[in-house]
Order: sequence, then structure tokens, then C-alpha cells
Amino acid sequence: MSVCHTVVSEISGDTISYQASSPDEGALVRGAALIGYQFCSRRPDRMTIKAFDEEIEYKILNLMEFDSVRKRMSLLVRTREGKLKLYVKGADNVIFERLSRNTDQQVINSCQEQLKTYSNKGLRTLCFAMKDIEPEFYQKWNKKFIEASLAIEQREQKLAAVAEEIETELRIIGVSAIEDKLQEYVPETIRSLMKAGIRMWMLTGDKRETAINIAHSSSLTSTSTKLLMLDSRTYDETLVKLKSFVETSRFYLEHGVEFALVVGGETLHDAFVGEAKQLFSELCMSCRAVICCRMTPIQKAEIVEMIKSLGDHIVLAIGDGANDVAMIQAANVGVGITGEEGLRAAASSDYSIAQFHFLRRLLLVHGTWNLDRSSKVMLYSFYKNITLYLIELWFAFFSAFSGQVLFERWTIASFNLIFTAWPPIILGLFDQPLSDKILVKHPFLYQEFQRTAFSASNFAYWILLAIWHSLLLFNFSYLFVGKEILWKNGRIGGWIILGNATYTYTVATVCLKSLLECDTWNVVQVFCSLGSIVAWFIFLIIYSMCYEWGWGFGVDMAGSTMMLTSIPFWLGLITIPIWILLFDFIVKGVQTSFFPSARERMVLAHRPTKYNAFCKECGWL
Ligand SMILES: Nc1ncnc2c1ncn2[C@@H]1O[C@H](COP(=O)(O)OP(=O)(O)OP(=O)(O)O)[C@@H](O)[C@H]1O
Ligand SMILES: [Mg+2]
Repeated sequence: MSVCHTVVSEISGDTISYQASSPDEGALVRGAALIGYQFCSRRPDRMTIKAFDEEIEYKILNLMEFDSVRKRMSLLVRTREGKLKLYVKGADNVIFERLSRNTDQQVINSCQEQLKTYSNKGLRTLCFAMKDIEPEFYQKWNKKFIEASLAIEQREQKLAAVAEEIETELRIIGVSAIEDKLQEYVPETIRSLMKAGIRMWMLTGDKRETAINIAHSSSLTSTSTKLLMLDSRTYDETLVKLKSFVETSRFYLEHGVEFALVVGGETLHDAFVGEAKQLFSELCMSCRAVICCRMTPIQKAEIVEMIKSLGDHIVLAIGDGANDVAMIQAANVGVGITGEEGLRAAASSDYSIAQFHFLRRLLLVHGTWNLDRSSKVMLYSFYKNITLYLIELWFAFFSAFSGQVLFERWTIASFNLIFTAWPPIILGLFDQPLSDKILVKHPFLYQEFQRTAFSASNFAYWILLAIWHSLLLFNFSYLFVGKEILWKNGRIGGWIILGNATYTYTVATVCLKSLLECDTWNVVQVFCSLGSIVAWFIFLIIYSMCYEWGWGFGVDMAGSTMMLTSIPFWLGLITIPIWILLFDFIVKGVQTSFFPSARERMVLAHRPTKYNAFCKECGWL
């Protein structure tokens, strides 16, 4: 424990502190120090340990580093007496495969017994083994090792192959167990996410018993969950097992029995082939949870790819170690946890969080808000553009397809750029359909928002609404300022007055519509919507003066400010947007009162009790 590792020590005064890239190694070295074998220092070629009061120095000859595929590491040292010793530590299955054939069966049995006891308690286990190396063998082997270390191509594979040659005929020297404490609120988070309709899979490099235990303690499975163990070694065996499990799962589903699937890394490649793949995916999709143990990083990524290929699934992968990087990158959404295992996972993820339980807020609150906001922004953007441009179409019918456009060209260009730019931006940034506390408290809302935020019918509704609004806007505008006498002196308007008035009513309707669509009003939202309408008036006044000031452009708009002195124009501004939006308001009111969705019921149930918000469904301030 105090020799075979890659921990680095820092000595300050009498105390030695350890820096370890793997928390397990740090724990083992500290554990060894507690029982009298203190690791003191490491230089590139030698290390010192203090066994009780005696200092022992080892010359470090070769280090075969740990990786998640080899699931072991080894260190070859020369002792003071000149003997060559290889120390190996790693996962139980890899160490047992490499033990000497002469190993006493009783020792193996007692180790396995001990490992079982530990892993049933959810502890992470490791096996330790060693071997004496003959100098002649070492000479030959070391040449190959140096060659592999200097290789430019496939260095890792070559080093692993050389290591494989020496890591044989081992003598077991013991097993260890480390408690891998769950972070805070892991069970609560998993329960919430499952209630939100998210399927949870646990992919771990750990052994089966430990994985099952951790699944229990993290609420992924409960005591009543039936476990289907898929641990066969051959394809035929896997196929037979899968067929019977599919039958069992159908029975469980019919009788409402909760069940989970446990798959080992060795079985996984068989489950991904031919007929087995079909059965495996059916089984996985019907389980409460899937636990995959003894996974290599590549297998984790393969599973993510498989789920993505099974249909319309969005996969989120969350992990904290370097062995989770491939999986995080393969997933649609990758989340890395920064912590004891370094920053590799966080660096390759889309979102990085410090604690697992932040995932609950990330998904249930920010996920829900973002989905709702993005859908609204998108639908609203389609709506406002269709509304404006269809008016041109109605005008084309009206002007017998003369080619004349209703709006002045700069005002058309400024519609998206200035006068209706801010309402959707603010809607997308600040709208809060429900407060974060409610969303965390009622995880089912996550699914409800997914169902209602965006759908083909919703999209069609907005398009039809835009067509309807554009028709109303054009016809009402024509009614108010098209032919009527607009001024006291008996003058009527004309094309440019009709165009500017229709544009004004459109900007007002579209900006007020954004207020009607957002679930919460705040100062910025109100300011931007009303401010956009005011901005149009300021633009109109300045632009209509440009020609007069001799700037050489804006001839079409010259003198348009006279529109502002017409009473019918102002009458139209007060009534047209309100008439148009009143219809929307009534539709919404009827729908919310008589056919409320779960989301609307929640909004009504949690409406603010103070004079601090606007609840559009019940229409009170
Ligand atoms: N530093 C190490 N030296 C030797 N063996 C190790 C070391 N760290 C882990 N192992 C063994 O290798 C196995 C695989 O490790 P890996 O890091 O891929 O997954 P894990 O840490 O067990 O699980 P997870 O996927 O949840 O991180 C471990 O279960 C353990 O038995
Ligand atoms: Mg790990």
C-alpha cells in the first residue's frame, strides 16, 4: 500500500501531506501510514518509506500506470538487498486471473470471501499482489519496456502488452476496502429526477456487488426492486438469458413490479450484437434503472451511443473522473463534476458543476425555464414576422398587385432590428413560468413543460394567429385611416399615412402581445415593450424631418409627422391593438379556466399572495 502508487508527498516540518491524482490511492497511502508504513518521499528514481522506525529505500525501476482498461497498476522496484520485486494492485477480477497456478485455493477463497463482505457493504475493493523477478528475465523484459516507452505510435497499447508479460504468476498479498462516500443529497436528487420521468442508468468501473449497493444507497433501486443479472460469458448464453429476461420483464410490467437490470462489462459486447441487441434494448427501455458494472471508458461511451441510436432519446451523461470523458463527449448533454478526481471530466463537458445534487436544479429549474423561454422566443419571432409581412400581401390584393409596397423600406428593415428586437430578448432572458422552488418541489412539471412548451399544434396555432392578426391589422387600419377624413380641415390621408399607421398598430400589437405571452412581468420587460413603441414614434419624427433638413433621403416619409395630429389615428392606436389582443385574452382565459393544463393549475395554485406580480390567467394585478 505504501509502495505501489503514484502519490507525491510534501514534507513541511514534521508533517507529511500527500497529493494524489486518485482519491483511492491517497486513502491507501494514508491508511498504510496509520498502521506504521509511512510513505516519506519520492524522487524520479527512488522512494523512501518508514516501516515503523526503520527507513527503507527502494529504487524505482519501472512504473506501469493505472488505466481503466487495464484496471490495475504495477511498480517494479529494487530493494536494499538487490532483489527485484513487482508490486501490483488492481481490480479483483484482473488480479485473480493473473495469480500463480500454485496459489493455495484456501487463500483465494478467503480473499474472495473478504472481498464479497466488503463490496456488499458498498466499499470499493482492491487486490494487492506481488512477484519476485529474476534479473535475467528483467534484463530482456526491460529492453522491450524501453522500446515501448519510446514508441511514437500506439505507445499505450505497446506498454500494456509489455506489462501483460510481466504481470503474471502473481502471489496475492491482500485485499483492501475503501469507503466511497456518496455526495450530499444524491438519493434525493435521483428520486426527483426519476419522478421527472428521466430514466437513470449507472455506468461504473466498480464491481457488481459494490455497484448494486451504491445503487441501493443512492435510491436508484429500492429494496423491493427485482434485479435481473445479466452476467453470461458467451453470446449464446447471453441470448438465452436475454430472451428469458424479456419474458420476465413483460410479466413484471403487467403486474406493476419494479425491476432493474444489472449488466457486467464482459457481457456487454455480446449484448450489442445481432438479435441480442434488439432484446437488450427492449429490456433496458422497460426497466426502472440499469446498472452497468466493470465498464471501461469506451464501453460507457458505446452505451451512450446505443441509447442515442435506439430512438428519439436525449442522453445526458454525468461523471467526475477521467474515465467518464468519452461518455460525456458522446452524450447529447455532458455534465462534469469537479472534485477529488480532477478536472478532466469538467473540462470536456458542456456544463460543469461542483456537486451531483446541482443536477436537480440544472435540469428541473434551468432546463424547464430554458425550454419554455426558447420555445416562446421562437414562436413569437415567427409570429411577429409573419404578421408584418402578410400585411404586405393583403395590401397587394388591395392595390391590384400594382407592385406598390405599403411600408417605407427603412421602416421594414428596422422592424426586427429595432422596434420589435427587445421584447423577445427580454422574454428569453427573464420570463419565469414558475418559481424555482415550485419546479424543484414538483418534478413532474419537468415532463409537463416538455409536453406543452413546443409542439406541432402549438406552432400551427401561432402561425394561424399571425395570419389572423395581420388580416385584422390591415383591415382595421384601412377602416380607421384608409379613406376617412383625418383632419378637421377635411383632408384625407393616403398611401403613406395608411402605411405608417398600419405599421404603428402592428408594432404596438406585437409588443403588447409579448407582455401577454410572458408569465411574469418585470420592470425591464414592461419598459422594453412599451419603450419599443415609443422608439418607433421617435424614429418617425426624426426620419420624417430628414428630407426637410436637406439630408437628401427619406423623401417618402417627408411630413409624416402630420399623422400624429390626426384624431382618428390616435383612436385607432388606442382601440386596434386592444381589440386584437382581447380576442387572445379571451381564448386564454377560457382555456385556463375550463381546460387548464397541469402547468396552469400549478401557476394558479401558487399565485403570489401579495401585490407583487401579474397573473395573466386570472387577470389581476
Ligand atoms: N489507482 C488504482 N490502481 C489500481 N487499480 C485501480 C486504481 N483505481 C481503480 N482501480 C481499479 O480499477 C477499476 C476501474 O477503475 P475506474 O476508475 O475505471 O472505475 P471506478 O473508479 O471503479 O468507477 P467509476 O466509473 O464510478 O469511476 C476499479 O474498480 C478498481 O478496482
Ligand atoms: Mg474512478
